Amino acid sequence: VAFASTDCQLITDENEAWAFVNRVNDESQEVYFKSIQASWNYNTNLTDHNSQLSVEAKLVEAAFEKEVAANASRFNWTAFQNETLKRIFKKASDIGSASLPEDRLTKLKVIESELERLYSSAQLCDDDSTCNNLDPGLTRILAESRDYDKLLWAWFGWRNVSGRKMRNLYKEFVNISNEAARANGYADTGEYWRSWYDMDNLREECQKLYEQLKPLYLNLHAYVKRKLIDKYGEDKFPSTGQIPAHLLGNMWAQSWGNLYSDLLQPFKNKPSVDVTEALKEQNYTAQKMFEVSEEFFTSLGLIPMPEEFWNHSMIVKPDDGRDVVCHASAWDFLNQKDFRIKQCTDITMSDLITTHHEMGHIQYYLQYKNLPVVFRRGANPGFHEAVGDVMSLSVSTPKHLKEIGLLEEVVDDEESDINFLLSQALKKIAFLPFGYLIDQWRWSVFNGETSPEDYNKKWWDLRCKYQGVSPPVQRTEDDFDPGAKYHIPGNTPYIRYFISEVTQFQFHQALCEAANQTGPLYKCDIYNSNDAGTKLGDMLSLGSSKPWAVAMEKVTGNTTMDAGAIIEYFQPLITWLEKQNEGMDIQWDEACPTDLPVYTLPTQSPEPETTDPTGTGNVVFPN
Ligand SMILES: CC(=O)N[C@@H](CC(=O)O)C(=O)NC[C@H](CC1(C(=O)N[C@@H](Cc2ccc(O)cc2)C(=O)O)CCCC1)C(=O)O
Ligand SMILES: [Zn+2]
Repeated sequence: VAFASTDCQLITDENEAWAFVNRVNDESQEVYFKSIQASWNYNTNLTDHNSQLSVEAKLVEAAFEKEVAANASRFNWTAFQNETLKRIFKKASDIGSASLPEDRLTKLKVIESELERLYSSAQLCDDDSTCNNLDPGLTRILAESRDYDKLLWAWFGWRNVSGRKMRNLYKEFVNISNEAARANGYADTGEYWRSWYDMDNLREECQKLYEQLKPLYLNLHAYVKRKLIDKYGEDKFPSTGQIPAHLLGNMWAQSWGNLYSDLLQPFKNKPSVDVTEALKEQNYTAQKMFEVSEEFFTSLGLIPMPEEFWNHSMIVKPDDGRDVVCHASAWDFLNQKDFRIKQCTDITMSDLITTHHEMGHIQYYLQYKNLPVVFRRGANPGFHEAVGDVMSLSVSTPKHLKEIGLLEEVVDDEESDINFLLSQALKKIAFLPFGYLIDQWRWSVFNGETSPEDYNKKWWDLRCKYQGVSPPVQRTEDDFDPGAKYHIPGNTPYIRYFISEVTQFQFHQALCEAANQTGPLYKCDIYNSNDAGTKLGDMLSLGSSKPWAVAMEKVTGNTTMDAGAIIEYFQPLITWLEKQNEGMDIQWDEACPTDLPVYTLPTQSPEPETTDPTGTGNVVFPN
């Protein structure tokens, strides 16, 4: 009887397989630690030298992963009985760009390093003396200025100095990234990224969730557009019905919370829920914000930040002239000891929320740090993004902000509830179409539907259609507006944030139940609830060792993503907005406006407003 030649050479002994797995696990901790440390050093000091060291360390990491995958293929692991052992082998065999030949991998890593540096060191200078990075200068202008022309200068200028410089590099990046995906048996990089969700219908599931939430978004968009027309005048708005992208308080119009206090608060006579002023009045520091965040986690019985975290994190932008990646991030050094956050913290409510978001990543790392390295990831990437935001849903309640001394008084009536729900919707609902469209664009680029000649057209088609946001001035294929958003040059997948916006409300609902919170969902604060903390911790400690449906079931009792919780949370606001918009057309054209003016960047930026918008003097517009 002729055996299938390969089978009889494959190792079938599962004990031998465990010995292999344990040895590799120990070795991998060393290799990953060195590579992550080199990447940390580059991100916190963007020099050629550090870039080279980081690329070299990534090549060593890739060679190691390639060797492990080759050795793993000597085992007949697909036929193993032990489910966990099989799952470990499956993950160890899926090695991404490490499967590329070294010269192609080197090119890929160098391009990624250059894209990251282009974005993080980009500066907009309005004359030879005054320059602004995105963080904090341009971010503050977009957040605080109410001058149409100054906003346009910052919006257009940022895209000139960032995305516009990346187009060719990105085109090359796409080709090499797809080579790697195909080497691993995927059609393209998009299919590889979607495989992390263990679902064959991820795109359909996301589309269904988006359709369910679209009515709420349309009502919010209509309300905000009316208020912006009051402020800037009807003539500034296209007849196609979109909102010009630079007027929404954020460089990408992805979060509209910065418009709340002066333009959007429904009931002015009720206390504000934006505690930025209180943070400044109370001389909050970044350190204090981090301690407040940690205290929320430990109040639930979750794990405190280790000594190394406090000693080695970078929580303020260095003032020694170094170029750093200011875009916030959390780091797991995979040595079961080093966990850090890198953040150029601004003393604002928005950054208090971001601090909780980053600390949510650290909590996940701490909870699964003793699992095999291949399991030290989220149950799916969306879960990793949800942890910190679930905490923020409790922290941002007026009741909690009062409890930690950031709000003087809490008025408990319907108008105050609407004020609060609208401020939440400006972050959570406004974000949905943006979170949905980024990877629609990227998937279409990876699978070839969108060619480089159409990069910018496809981007704005999606922005006009889903977000109801349009470019304030003409855009061409000399521009590369996707590159002006961190995650494109940073090569960080994005659908995870859309999934997180939906699932975090499912988790919030389940944890509120565990904490015996009986009132409406939007008033729930799980602070000090060990029961809620235990329920969450039991899920986090699974890492990616089980399919995400199993992890979700442990918290919510359900096994699917469901928009019911976010709709329940915002129900009172939905009713209120529908009344506000009664009888009005809340739709916009799918297509972008075509009659847009051509804009050239003035060397001198527009006249300053009466007050310095940044409040820091570092954005001085010469008279
Ligand atoms: C080494 C490494 O890369 N680590 C990963 C974590 C991991 O994978 O282990 C990581 O730190 N990624 C950085 C990224 C940063 C932020 C972000 O990019 N946010 C999105 C979308 C969004 C918007 C609103 C919101 O409430 C939550 C998210 C945006 O700003 O567009 C910026 C501020 C918030 C989160 C992050 O923390 O997710
Ligand atoms: Zn995150």
